[in-house]
Amino acid sequence: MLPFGTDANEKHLDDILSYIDEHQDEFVQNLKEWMAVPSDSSDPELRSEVTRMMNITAERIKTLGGNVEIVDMGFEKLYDGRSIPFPPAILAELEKDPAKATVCFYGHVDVQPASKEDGWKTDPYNMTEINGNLYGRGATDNKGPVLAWIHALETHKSLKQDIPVNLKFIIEGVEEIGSPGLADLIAGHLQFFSDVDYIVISDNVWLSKKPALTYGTRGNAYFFVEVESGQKDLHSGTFGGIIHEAMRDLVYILANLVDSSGHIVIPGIYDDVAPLTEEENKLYENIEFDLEEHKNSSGVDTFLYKTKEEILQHLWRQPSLTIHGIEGAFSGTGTKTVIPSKVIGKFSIRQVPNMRIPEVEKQVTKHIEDVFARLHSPNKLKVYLTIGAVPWVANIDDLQYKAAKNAVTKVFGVIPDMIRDGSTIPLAKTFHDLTQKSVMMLPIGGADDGEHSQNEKISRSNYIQGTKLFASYFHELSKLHKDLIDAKQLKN
Ligand SMILES: NCC(=O)N[C@@H](Cc1c[nH]cn1)C(=O)O
Ligand SMILES: [Zn+2]
Ligand SMILES: [Zn+2]
Repeated sequence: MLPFGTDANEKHLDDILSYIDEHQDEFVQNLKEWMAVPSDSSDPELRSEVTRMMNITAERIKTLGGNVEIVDMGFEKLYDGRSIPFPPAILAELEKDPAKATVCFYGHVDVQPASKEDGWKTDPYNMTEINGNLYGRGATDNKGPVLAWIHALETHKSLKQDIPVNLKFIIEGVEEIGSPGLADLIAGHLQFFSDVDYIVISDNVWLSKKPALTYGTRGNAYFFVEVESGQKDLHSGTFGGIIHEAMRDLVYILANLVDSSGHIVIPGIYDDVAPLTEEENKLYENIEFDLEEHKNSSGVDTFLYKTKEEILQHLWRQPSLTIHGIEGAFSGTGTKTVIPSKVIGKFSIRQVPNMRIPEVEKQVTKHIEDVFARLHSPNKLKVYLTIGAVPWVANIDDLQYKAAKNAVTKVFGVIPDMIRDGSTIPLAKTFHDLTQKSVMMLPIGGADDGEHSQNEKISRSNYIQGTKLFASYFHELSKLHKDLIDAKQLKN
């Protein structure tokens, strides 16, 4: 093996990058096959598809020569009383050379729901390339990036080149429903993490056209609020006007959570939000963010805030409350004249440091009970927390951030922006807290990829350049890690 940092080693990396370019059609075809699996973790009817997707992923890692453990995750108890199996999780490892750095890659291969009726231009499960963009569910979140990691490794194998780092994988199939059971899996497998040096997640997007490294995410506290008036739905002509309608109660509650300026009206909810320091305030100045482009790609003309600083702060370091939907409500086409008997409102709060889930749960429950009490309604009210994912902020001085910066500079020719993300990686903080290892997010998705939205995509360019980025990251990291070990040895 050649020592890293030599010209010959640079030549090896250049060969790898060229190979990735030359094999890009194959890599796109592989993504098409993965995206054809409707691995929607939120739909109990599609649970077997998530399991199938986990098995496909495990096989792929096995063909890389990896040691793969498929971990049974038990059963999920649904709110209707049924139990269905959770998809298994994958723990895998590739290479085990004590002289090399060990990187653990975490990703997920489940997806958000998608159907053509929601307004997709193309079939969400039949990847379609239009103008250099690969459209379909899971393109960017998270099948594309997971495959890009695998392709970066496969390229080393195909060229019979030594992979400069040891690799571990933790891949799951329930991230989109808040990663239930995964924290316990990590806690029960601390031995697996004992020789890991760096944990990397590639499950978010850049903020602009400029590549970025992500060092923070918001958390998510997801609530169900259930109002029940009786056993069955009723005719609104025969009963309308003489009963306390569950839907009216629920709509009143939902209307009393957040005001029209985006301010959450739940008492105490902002109490624990970390104060903005002078140092943090300065960080926003240099971040590339085009407000008009952001509006264009979201399809929204007017945001709640006007400046870059306000927008980034409200995405990264302020909580937000979103009302997602109402289960049990009439939502079809037509004019059904029904009074729904039981409706479940769903909303979530993206929380930020230093908010705490138990406190948020108490504040939300008390507030909803107080609002409901104003109605003097005889209906039954239930409030429950279904996901409690915590926010995460990392130390950007960790060595792997430097390696990733170098890799971005090599592949994209620019120094990446250091950003946070308004969305949630339920396990990011868990990884850090339980393993005490450095955690970094290395995104390859574009700002306009439309995660969770209709017409989700990843551009061919980001997918292929992203694959090169991962390959370069292995090389940059191995150089810096080696320097670090040498420096430590010299000190002793
Ligand atoms: N790409 C990350 C992502 O989409 N994460 C989900 C995780 C989640 C949070 N609550 C339920 N799932 C997100 O919505 O942020
Ligand atoms: Zn994701
Ligand atoms: Zn997602």
